[in-house]
Amino acid sequence: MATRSTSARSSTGQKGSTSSRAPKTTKTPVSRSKPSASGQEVHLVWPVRVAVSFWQGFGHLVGAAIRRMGTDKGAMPAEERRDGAGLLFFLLALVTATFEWWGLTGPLADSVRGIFQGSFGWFSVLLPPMFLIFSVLVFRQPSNMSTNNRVALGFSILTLAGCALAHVAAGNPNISDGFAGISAAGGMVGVLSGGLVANLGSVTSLIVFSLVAFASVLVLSNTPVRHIPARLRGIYEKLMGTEPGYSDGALPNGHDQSYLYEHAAESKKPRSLRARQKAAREAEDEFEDVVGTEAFATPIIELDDDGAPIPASKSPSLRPGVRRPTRDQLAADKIKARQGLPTSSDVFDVAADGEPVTEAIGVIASPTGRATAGAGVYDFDAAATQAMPAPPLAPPTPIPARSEQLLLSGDVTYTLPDSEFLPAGPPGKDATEANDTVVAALTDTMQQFNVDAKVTGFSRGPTVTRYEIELAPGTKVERVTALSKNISYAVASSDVRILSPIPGKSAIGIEIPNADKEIVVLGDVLRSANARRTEHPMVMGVGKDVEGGFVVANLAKMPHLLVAGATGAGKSSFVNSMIVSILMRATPDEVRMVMVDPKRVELTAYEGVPHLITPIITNPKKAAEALQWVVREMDQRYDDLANYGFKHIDEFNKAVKAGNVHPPVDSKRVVRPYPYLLVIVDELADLMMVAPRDVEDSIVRITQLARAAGIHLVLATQRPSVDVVTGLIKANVPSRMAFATSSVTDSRVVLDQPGAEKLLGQGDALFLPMGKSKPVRVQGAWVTEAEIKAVVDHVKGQLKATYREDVAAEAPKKVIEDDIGDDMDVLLQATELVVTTQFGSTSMLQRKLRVGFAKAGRLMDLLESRGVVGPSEGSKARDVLVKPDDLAETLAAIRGDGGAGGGSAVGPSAGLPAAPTVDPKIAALSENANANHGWGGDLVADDLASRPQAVDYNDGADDEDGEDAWSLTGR
Ligand SMILES: Nc1ncnc2c1ncn2[C@@H]1O[C@H](COP(=O)(O)OP(=O)(O)OP(=O)(O)O)[C@@H](O)[C@H]1O
Repeated sequence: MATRSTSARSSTGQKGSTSSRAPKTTKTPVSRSKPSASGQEVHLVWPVRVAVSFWQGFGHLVGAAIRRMGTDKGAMPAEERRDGAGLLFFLLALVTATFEWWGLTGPLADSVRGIFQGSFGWFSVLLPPMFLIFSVLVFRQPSNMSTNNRVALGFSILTLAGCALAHVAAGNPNISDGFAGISAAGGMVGVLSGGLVANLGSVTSLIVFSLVAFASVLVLSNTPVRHIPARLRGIYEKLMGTEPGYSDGALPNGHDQSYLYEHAAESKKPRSLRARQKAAREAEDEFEDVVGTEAFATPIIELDDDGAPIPASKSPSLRPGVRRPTRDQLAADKIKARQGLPTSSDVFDVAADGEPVTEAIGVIASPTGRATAGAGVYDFDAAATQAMPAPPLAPPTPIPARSEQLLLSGDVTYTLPDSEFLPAGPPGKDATEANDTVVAALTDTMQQFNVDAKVTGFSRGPTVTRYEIELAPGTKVERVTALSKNISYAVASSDVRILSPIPGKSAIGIEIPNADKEIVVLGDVLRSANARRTEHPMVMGVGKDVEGGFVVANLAKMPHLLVAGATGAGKSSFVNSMIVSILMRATPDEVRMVMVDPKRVELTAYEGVPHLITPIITNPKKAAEALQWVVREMDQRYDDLANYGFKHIDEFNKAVKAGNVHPPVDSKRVVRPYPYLLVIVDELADLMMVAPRDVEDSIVRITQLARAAGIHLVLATQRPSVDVVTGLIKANVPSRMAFATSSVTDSRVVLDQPGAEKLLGQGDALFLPMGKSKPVRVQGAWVTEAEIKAVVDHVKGQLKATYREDVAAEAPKKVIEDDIGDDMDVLLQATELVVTTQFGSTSMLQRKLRVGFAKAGRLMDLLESRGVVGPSEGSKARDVLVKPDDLAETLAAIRGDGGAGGGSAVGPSAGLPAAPTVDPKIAALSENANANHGWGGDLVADDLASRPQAVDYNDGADDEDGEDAWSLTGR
């Protein structure tokens, strides 16, 4: 991750040179130890550098040995290691142990012992284990700053309290008692606590210091006070060998489900990497079991500081490593919200007049800056400059092999592509000279306009860097946001975006494009800790966020995604990353895909992969029909879910695998798990042009229901206008990936807010997953054509694609009921009337149903199209072809009760009236389908026969001229 802090501040003595020149000419004032090019400095510095190199080399040796002990953490990226610091603490542990424990004597040993004992008294005996523990932490998890800082703080408090207790217990000796007196008590640290003792008295101070020591234990064990009872109970249960169980379903003290998560996380506090992985897997299993019912479900996969998955209900942020709002911040937010002030989670933007507007997210172009008179200069103290927490980097270890054996139906053993097919990219940079230049420019700009603010640090993402600005007390946020245009000018970029404040932080964020962008390679994203945490086959690598954290999402939880952006913005690259992620992680038995590529060139690389259930569809008309097939597939899956009593396809599949799903005894069906079905449309606009209503109907139907059926849609378009992404489609596709759009209107269509129109293109995107109100800016993952080819070749080399021909086959034509519209009731009445009276007269319909001539004529034509009456014979009444005994069946057929979606062979539609004949073509296709991929239920001819008759709609409903609007086609 690329975060670092700076100590940049306004250099008051600088001339008011034009800020436009500042980035190019001003030397960065950021103090960074960097080798100088000047010969003089090199002469002075090289012995030190040799010593440093030696120290670090030795540190790496010790660190590698410690990391390798007991776990697989031997290899750690060089930029992540802090072995020099680790070695320091390791040697301190060694030295203190040598002198304190093993009583080494001699002049040097005595003086070192004197230092430690004089400082800490007898408490120095406890220093070796403390140093050792801390050095192990620094060696093994250098980037886990929160844990390391916590442990350092805990040991420091413990040392202070211990020395103070020793001092009080030894009768409060003072300096006049000499070295012997002090070293036998709490050393000089203990003496310093004497001031407190003088005021409190020995007993009170013993109590106070004991409480402080207890607090240090809480800090070390990361135990909030409210969790003490649970922790003690956990320890007790562990000691007594009883596990906490709530088998009766009752949770203690009326806790809800979240208690279990909390309790699991608390009582199973991970200790080693292996223990952490086990705890994480257990926690994940818990979440997997609540398929579809998880509160605040999100497709984002996040980990907590200890590497365990965070339940979505507890995950306020998208980025690993991002600080969550503290309780104080949340309380302050509540007050601010009541006062109508922006809260720490609000992101607001600067409008063209320089005033902040409360948009959820946005980008400024070049708003008018307003220079305002400066207040006094605020002296920032050193503590104000803090290093930002770094999200964990992906370890360069391969993607772990799947634990289960990947045996496909037909006893084919399948191996997923090796992670080497996706090589690692160059490590992300912490900071470059370009960043320093921008820091200098920002500092200059604020100084020129007398704004008391300081750049306290920045986090560098792959394409943009977010610079953090802290204000002096009394300085208005608007003073900085009003400078937006000047900032754009100073950094020579119009794509400057201001976040005020950065969610969760009391700081203003200024996002500025990097002059030196970095590519985010898909391999790194898929190897990141977030992606490795789950084996879910629908997980895809999205990219990297602005703070350098990897963004990974589960397509099954999105559950449908709209990808939009102008041409060249990066949609196709994103779709490629998505498909390759699936190919890397899922077998064809787990995920099947339907690819629609009207542009004909974008997805051809995947032709023939066994994950496809139909050849890549390039004809928009065929694509519209394929969507109708998806609707039928969804209906069939739903029938199975209903019949067997499952709510989600995952549960159904689990039960099938466990052998708990049995078809009726007289059925020949072999029940198999259903794969997830991912439908990818690479240009929605092309489909909407040929059959807008059909496509919209199918999409809406699929998106409303398909989640539980394991069917997921990804719709990409470069024309996110309202005629392509209609209101209905938008309402039903909850997750959005907006690449750079050509207008703010398009951005609003995709995200319901501005922002995408100011993205940089080429993979720069705003990702708004379901359930989140604010998009997160990501740089999309990139996968090269060579990588795609390697993965596709591997996949195709193992298994040939076997296509279901019924997908691309012409779908059964639209059933008449859909187009009868509001006339269904009156048509049913007309049918009843004609059949019971056996009199096919239009004027009788007019009289009895009180309708006009045109309507009665239309009803009669509909009856003819349904085979209820014969053709018109001039002024004579028509022949009635249906006998009164068959009335019920005929009414049901008109109503469409025959199971428009096509029930399964064991479905509830079994008892419905079947249409008289089956189209032999469709029957043949369905048998084919059966032979090829009869997943879940076999789609059999009987099943198709149970569908209503199919009719063709010739022209617009013409109820005025009485012309033939319908004709019966093959069944
Ligand atoms: N994630 C990325 N990282 C780096 N470069 C990218 C990324 N995504 C896209 N690009 C660059 O942008 C170019 C265009 O991307 P892409 O073809 O995906 O755009 P598109 O939105 O699909 O355009 P079109 O709609 O015209 O097909 C790519 O050739 C590549 O150079």
